[in-house]
Amino acid sequence: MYHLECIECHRKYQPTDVIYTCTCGGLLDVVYDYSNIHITKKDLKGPLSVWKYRALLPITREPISLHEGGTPLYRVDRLAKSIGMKEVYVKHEGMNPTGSFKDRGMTVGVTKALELGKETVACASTGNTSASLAVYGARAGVPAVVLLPSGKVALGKLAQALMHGAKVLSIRGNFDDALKLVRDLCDREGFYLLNSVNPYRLEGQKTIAFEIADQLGWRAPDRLVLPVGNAGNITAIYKGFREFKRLGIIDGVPKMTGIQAEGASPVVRAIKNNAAMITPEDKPETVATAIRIGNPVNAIKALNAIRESGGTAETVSDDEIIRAQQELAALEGIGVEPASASSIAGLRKLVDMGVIEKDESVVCVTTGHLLKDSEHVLAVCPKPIEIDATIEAVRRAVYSN
Ligand SMILES: Cc1ncc(COP(=O)(O)O)c(C=O)c1O
Ligand SMILES: N[C@@H](CCOP(=O)(O)O)C(=O)O
Repeated sequence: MYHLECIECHRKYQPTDVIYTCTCGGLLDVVYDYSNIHITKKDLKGPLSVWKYRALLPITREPISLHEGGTPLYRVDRLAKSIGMKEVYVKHEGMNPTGSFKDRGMTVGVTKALELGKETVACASTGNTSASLAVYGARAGVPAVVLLPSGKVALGKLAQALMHGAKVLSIRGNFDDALKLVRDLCDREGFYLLNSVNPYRLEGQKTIAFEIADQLGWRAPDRLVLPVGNAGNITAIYKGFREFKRLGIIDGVPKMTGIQAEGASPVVRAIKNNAAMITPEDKPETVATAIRIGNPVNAIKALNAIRESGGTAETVSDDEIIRAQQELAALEGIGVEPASASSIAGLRKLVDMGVIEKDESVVCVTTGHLLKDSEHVLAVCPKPIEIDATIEAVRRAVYSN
């Protein structure tokens, strides 16, 4: 059994309540009766997937699923060497059904919408959340409404939302404006809100932690490095590691290390200034459109995760993001979108600064697939070389510098 609980005033809500935040304004958490959950490593044999960890998910009905989760954990020795480290892994969440980690949250969130009898689902999005909601809405046979910041969504993500039949609304404003608007829309129209302020979304995403522990032979890495935008994923993954520790499945929890773009870094500034809360940014800007967010809704949970775990937060420049994206693609064959590459750029920067020790074991989470944002790829890569259809021309081109 489980209930919802406010992280500020600890007021409790029932699973049948349709509520996203507490009446006091605080964020909600899903809290289980852990004394009644008895899972061991032995029970967790078998292929990876979100629903393998069903005993720790707040769902009773048959899930709406497209085989989400079970993403690869790659050991990246060439990249590690170039950074000066020994043990680095990449958990590639771009290998989910719609190409991002959001699917883990949506399989749980859309299933919860059906349990609660909701007939329309909605979100604001920088792109990936809307792609995932459109797909899972279609799978469930439930209409989806998505609000996007006009002109700031990568084409691959927009294409997914359109093709899977969502009502796509392009807002003259940024993501933070769109989120405010969709929260109001959901309150007025009874649509089910599936941004990460919805605590059930985060329950699905915490399975990233379960899989990493599973793939490392039931241990946590010393450190987890990941991009931070609306700050749900860092919160969810931290919760997953803590739950496995509490159940005796792993011994420790990694240092949670959040990376933001220089132009959209409220969480990093709060960590560096030792502030209790973030100061929102009015005009966030970065090439990594997925994390172009100035007022992350889960900021307080993310600050707790970073501080409690002994982690840290750092910014990276757009140039550092692009270099890391190219390096991961060329050195290791792993194609990720710019926001995801910020985890690699952040790792390099924190090692150079001496904040991360060279002998730590580190998992970088790459959150979305390269093909999500192919306009960006074409803008930063050399153009194809056009030549005549002759072997001489081919040879000249192959051997030219
Ligand atoms: C590809 C990608 N990476 C990172 C993030 C940031 O995740 P979060 O909002 O959970 O911090 C997002 C969206 O928010 C995303 O789409
Ligand atoms: N990058 C996100 C922003 C919204 O985050 P959410 O986790 O609160 O839905 C996106 O893909 O839209």
